[in-house]
Amino acid sequence: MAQIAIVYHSGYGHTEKQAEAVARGAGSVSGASAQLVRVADAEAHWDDLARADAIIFGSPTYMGGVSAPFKAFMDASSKVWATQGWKDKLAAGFTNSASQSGDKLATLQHLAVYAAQQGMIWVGLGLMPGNNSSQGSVEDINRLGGFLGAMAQSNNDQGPEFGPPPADLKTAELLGERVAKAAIRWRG
Ligand SMILES: Cc1cc2nc3c(=O)[nH]c(=O)nc-3n(C[C@H](O)[C@H](O)[C@H](O)COP(=O)(O)O)c2cc1C
Repeated sequence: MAQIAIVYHSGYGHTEKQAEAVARGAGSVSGASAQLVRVADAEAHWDDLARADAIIFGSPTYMGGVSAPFKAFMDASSKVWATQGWKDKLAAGFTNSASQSGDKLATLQHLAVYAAQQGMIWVGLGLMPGNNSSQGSVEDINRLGGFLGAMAQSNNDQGPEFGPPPADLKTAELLGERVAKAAIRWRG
């Protein structure tokens, strides 16, 4: 079985819904299993992360970048970096924020640079952008038009029961599915 770990932070539950969607997508692939790991619990899961074939990183966009708890996880993982313990694992990323853009790309770029520092191999979203023509709609897959990873948007006056919307959760699922399929191929 290809093991896919999803390491994420969520302050108010919106990014957690996105993380669950990523896990659903990864777990739906025959021959793959998905494990959700909150950054707050990372200390108990370093062995799981060492065993994983792929790690998908997720953070809300706070102040134009990853959240402080996610950054604390990144910094704590410098002990893994020192031995390049995650070298040649697959990596991917997702983020959620209130604004349509909200500078989510900066968060995904930070995650990709982090994965590169860890010697990992970045898997992009692999979906064409949606909602970018007269035929488009907010219900389109990848409606926010990211390539580097999965983006989601949640209104800042509504709880996670309202957002991210179904299109963004489906986009997250497809990221999980893509990484799981890639991990199976990568294991050979
Ligand atoms: C400290 C803080 C900073 C934020 N910065 C941004 C931002 O830069 N861009 C944005 O679009 N939304 C920003 N937001 C809104 C959150 O990204 C949004 O509410 C998101 O759904 C929160 O996800 P969570 O429930 O997983 O924590 C910020 C929220 C907080 C609390």
